[in-house]
Amino acid sequence: MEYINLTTILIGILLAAYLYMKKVRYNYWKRRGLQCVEPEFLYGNMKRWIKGEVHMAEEFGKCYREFKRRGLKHGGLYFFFSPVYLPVDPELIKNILHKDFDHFVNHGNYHNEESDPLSCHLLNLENAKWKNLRAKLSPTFTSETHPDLSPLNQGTISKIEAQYREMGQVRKAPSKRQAVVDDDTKLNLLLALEENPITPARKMKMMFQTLVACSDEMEKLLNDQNIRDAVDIKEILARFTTDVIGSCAFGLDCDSLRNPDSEFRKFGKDVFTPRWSNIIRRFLLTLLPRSLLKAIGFRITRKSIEDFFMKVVKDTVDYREKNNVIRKDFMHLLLQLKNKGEITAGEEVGDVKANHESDQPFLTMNEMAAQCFVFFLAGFETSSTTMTFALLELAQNQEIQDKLRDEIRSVLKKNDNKLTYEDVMEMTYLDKVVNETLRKHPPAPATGRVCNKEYHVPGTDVVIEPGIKLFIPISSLHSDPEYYPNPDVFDPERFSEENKAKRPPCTFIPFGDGPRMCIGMRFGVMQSKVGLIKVIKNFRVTLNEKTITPIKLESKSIIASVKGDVWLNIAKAD
Ligand code: HEM
Repeated sequence: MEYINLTTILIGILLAAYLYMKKVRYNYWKRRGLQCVEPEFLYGNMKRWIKGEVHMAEEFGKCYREFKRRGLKHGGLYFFFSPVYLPVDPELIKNILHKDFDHFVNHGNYHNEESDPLSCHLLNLENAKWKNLRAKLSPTFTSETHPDLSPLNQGTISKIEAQYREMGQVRKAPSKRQAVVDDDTKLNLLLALEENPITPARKMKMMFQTLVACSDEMEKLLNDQNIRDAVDIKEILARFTTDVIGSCAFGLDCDSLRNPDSEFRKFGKDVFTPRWSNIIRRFLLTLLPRSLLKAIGFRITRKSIEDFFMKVVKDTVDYREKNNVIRKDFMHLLLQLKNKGEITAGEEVGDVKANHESDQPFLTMNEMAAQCFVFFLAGFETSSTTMTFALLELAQNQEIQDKLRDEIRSVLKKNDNKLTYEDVMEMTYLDKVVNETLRKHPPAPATGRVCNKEYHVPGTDVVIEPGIKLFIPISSLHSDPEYYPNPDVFDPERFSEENKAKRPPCTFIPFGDGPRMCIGMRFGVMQSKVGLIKVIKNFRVTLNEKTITPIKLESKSIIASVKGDVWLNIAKAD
């Protein structure tokens, strides 16, 4: 009798849960007057992704195309049981990322200071903690994206106004830096940055030689290859970017190009190996309240990975502080932040030892380790994926490859074949090739925001409640034929100045946009360019039959990377 009662109660609970999900959760958007693509029980709109059939981006893409077909500016979808808002119209996206940023400050990613210190990095931190850290780290990479608006000095304002006059316009220059960033005239931004001694260019130059040293190693490796054999270019590029990030972020010679079994490569592979546990983790993050997850010490970083990165950072910091070692890398800039609370202007690097009264560092060891970890996470796979796709496209578009090689060689010839920062900046066709690669194959096919303050979507009756997640559909915008006719064709000329000017803002956002956009953009682009220069300058690449085409994306990975190996024939170019 008792057994029957228990079974009845259990069935009752399951039925109630089912009805609640079906009638309440999956009706969330309908109740708010927003159209959606019909969800399926348990999966929401993510069935093919959960079953491992397609990459997550393909599921958003399906919804994006459906909303466009219905002539909508936005719509709703469901990630498992969670309602997600999907803006489609670039104007709406621009508002969310820029003008109305204070409603959407955070990415909405789980992190936990106590049980998972490496999760407390820039990508995951929220509100004031994010803002403070972004302000501290911004000069490490660039100085213009922080939302705190510092005033421009009078000299810069005069210069900008003089430029306006030259352009035949009578306009007042904006008084704040962010206003300058938002302005369409790139020139203004350059002028505004000139007043800051730590310009992005100077920071980038500081690490440029380290980057080139790693690329020389890759060149040697490719030269050593038996050229009749094909190379797995995806693996070689991953080893190259591991060495670059290892060197620039951790100050270590990882040597993974020469030693594929190096510890850094091993952990890099481990972090990005697609696993079902990632999908299960995401399911739990969607299902259970954050407070409960924090209370039970839920982690997203595996313990072995935490132990490795914590030790590497701690050992490096101890060594440098003890021996007053100065090296031109991110670690040194983080050390300056830790001990001085600021980054010293200019290329000279200064003393790294603590020189302030309080015992408390400006940046704790855990905070430092978490930032090094995110530079590693965000910095190596994104760039190696970009180069892999670029080489795949170049292998299939020989005229574009020839044109690029001509440009590289003619720029390098001027400087005795020695690659400088200025050379890279001079290669305008390379810039177009990289942009077209990032358009067609954005490594981050979507980025997220979570609503932190009720938002009335302009021009509609829809209200987004705090706590609701948003997907910014990067890859769907990039392959929308309205902005990019014949989107499957690889055509670098889409990025001529003339063609760029024809497209609405926020239709090319491989690095996101607004105050929360990628902080490592310049570094990522620079390392991708240097890697491509080294390959294309010397070698002709063609597709090897071992590469499975059409290319498929690794469904369980967050980064949109190629499934399986990418084999290319590499022959010496004439
Ligand atoms: C081709 C290379 C790269 C691509 C395509 C890329 C893309 C992105 C995207 C889409 C975002 C989210 C932006 C948003 O939500 O608006 C992001 C954030 C971020 N990226 Fe990158 N990234 C690249 C390289 C790098 C590198 C090299 C680093 C560091 C060395 C880096 C560090 C970060 C960090 C720390 C964030 C979080 C920023 C914040 O929340 O304030 N990324 N990246």
